[in-house]
Amino acid sequence: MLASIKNIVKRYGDTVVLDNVSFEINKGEVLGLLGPNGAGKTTTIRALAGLIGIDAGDILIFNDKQHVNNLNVKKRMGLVTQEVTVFDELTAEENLKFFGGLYGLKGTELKKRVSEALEFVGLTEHAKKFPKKFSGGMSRRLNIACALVHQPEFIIMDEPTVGIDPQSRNYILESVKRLAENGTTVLYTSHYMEEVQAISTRILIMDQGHIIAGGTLKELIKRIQHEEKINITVENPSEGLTEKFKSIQGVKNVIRDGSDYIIISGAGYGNLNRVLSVAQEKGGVSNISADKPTLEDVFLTLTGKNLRDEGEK
Ligand SMILES: Nc1ncnc2c1ncn2[C@@H]1O[C@H](COP(=O)(O)OP(=O)(O)OP(=O)(O)O)[C@@H](O)[C@H]1O
Repeated sequence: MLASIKNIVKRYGDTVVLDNVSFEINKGEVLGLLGPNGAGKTTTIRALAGLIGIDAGDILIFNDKQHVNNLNVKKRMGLVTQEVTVFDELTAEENLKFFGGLYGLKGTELKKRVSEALEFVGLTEHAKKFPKKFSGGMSRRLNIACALVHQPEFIIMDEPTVGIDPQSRNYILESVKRLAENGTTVLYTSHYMEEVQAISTRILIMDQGHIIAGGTLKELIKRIQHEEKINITVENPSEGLTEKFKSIQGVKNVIRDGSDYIIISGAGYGNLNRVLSVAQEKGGVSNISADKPTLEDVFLTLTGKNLRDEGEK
């Protein structure tokens, strides 16, 4: 095991941001931490990286108790933050030299690692350029290279693909896979289902400061595979329709987005007709369908929320 996180609690004022979070990170795995904005992913990562203290619980990494500025642990890990933290006034190569230098690399070793890191993220031919000339995707790739230049055994990536073009996104996902193939352990946070699904060997789902489910993709889908999901569009939804749906026997969750409703029922209830008749009575139906759950639905079922941000496709 590479890390063990036991019952960690983090408060900001009266708000409990992490509420008894526990999980383990196994050596060599790509652990996907999936959750909506505000779930507590970044706070978990900051605590793991020793950037913030915690109010209760324990974090062990490399068998060492993590605390703020534990340099022994820090040396062996890399952190890719959500914000790009490279220097605009240094070239790509100089940025890498700077970050490598922070970890004590020098001379030919530093030169070698810098050129390897540039190659790893596909920026070799841009080595002498300044990041302010880079596209969003290139800046993010340089940001990743800066966290890798000291060849850490464990790397944490906090939503490294937010707001970038699909090509750079794929490049980053491919590089995570290559890192794992080379034996690096990766903790990867995202609110993009497809990403986590594509690269993770194991997935944790986080919401409102709690880890609410964990397992391989197969295990997570199995948890809800027998449940029933009904999508229905109601023409003129009347007051209290959500509550009315919720009162149908076997209904576990109702998610409303304007006139569109998603109704999740437990196994074997066969609620399609009941949902239809409630909707007809309370507004009129323009569309209805039932389908088999996906990983997105695992999240929906467990939290009652859509994972995507408003406005995202
Ligand atoms: N320094 C802080 N002071 C007060 N509240 C904070 C602070 N940092 C985070 N929070 C709150 O803690 C909660 C969890 O935030 P966190 O950034 O960990 O979530 P997240 O899952 O990483 O979301 P995002 O994807 O938006 O970064 C949020 O409600 C946030 O407002």
